[in-house]
Amino acid sequence: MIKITGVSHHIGKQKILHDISLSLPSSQVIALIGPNGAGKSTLFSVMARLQPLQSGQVSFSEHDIVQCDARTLATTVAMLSQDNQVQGRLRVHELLMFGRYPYHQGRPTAKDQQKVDEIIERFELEPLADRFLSALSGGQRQRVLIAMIVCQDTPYLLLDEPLNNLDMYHSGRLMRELRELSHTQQKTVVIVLHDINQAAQFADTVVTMKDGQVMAIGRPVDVITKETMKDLYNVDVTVLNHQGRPVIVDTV
Ligand SMILES: Nc1ncnc2c1ncn2[C@@H]1O[C@H](COP(=O)(O)OP(=O)(O)OP(=O)(O)O)[C@@H](O)[C@H]1O
Repeated sequence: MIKITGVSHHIGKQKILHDISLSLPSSQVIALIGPNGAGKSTLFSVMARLQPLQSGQVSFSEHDIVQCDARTLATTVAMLSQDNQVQGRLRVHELLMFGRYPYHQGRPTAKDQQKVDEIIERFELEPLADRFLSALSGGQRQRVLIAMIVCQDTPYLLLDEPLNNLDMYHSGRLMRELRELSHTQQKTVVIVLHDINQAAQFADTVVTMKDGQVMAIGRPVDVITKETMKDLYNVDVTVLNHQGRPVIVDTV
């Protein structure tokens, strides 16, 4: 379980997060949705300790992020941020091995290689494995970055808009892989999504945020409603139902 208690965060004089408390269940895909500037990325970066925790508490299972040493944190939670700047003369398989760094500390073992090979296959990266990152398209680079995060093999994954640049095939494929990982390998995947229908289709739980506050948490069918979409995004939508899950259509 991820437990967030009373987390507030300021940048300069601006209050970005307002007293956030949340308990997120394990072994689920949890979609975090909300308008631009709601504080989703800030919450992630505080949770992953990329920004210092200013007040409150965050823990992943028994690990409190303030007390936890760096290596324990790196083998507990992996985060894909929105602004990854990985570039240069690094081949795809080398980047994936970099995801194993918390385990091998610079001396990869056969087990690390096995994990990299498994992830290359799982994410259909065989044709790209020997390519340089600088020679990849935007979507290909995004797929490789996600694969690197999954190579880290942590029980908790925080993915900030992983579907950026992905086409329809790769978006659906990734969401299915994340569901599979969460349900068969007990990973807890928290994922920021702007595509509400992807959240509706694939998430077990949806959390909504607005103005630095958590508004709601629950099953997609309970949270993704006409009223919620109006409140969050100020848009009028029609909500249909497909196999027990909501599908939203922007109403012209
Ligand atoms: N470095 C910074 N300095 C000042 N304000 C910042 C900084 N980073 C973020 N903010 C502000 O914090 C608020 C929350 O930003 P954040 O990136 O967490 O939102 P978000 O929900 O992830 O948005 P988006 O969907 O657009 O990615 C915004 O008002 C933003 O302008």
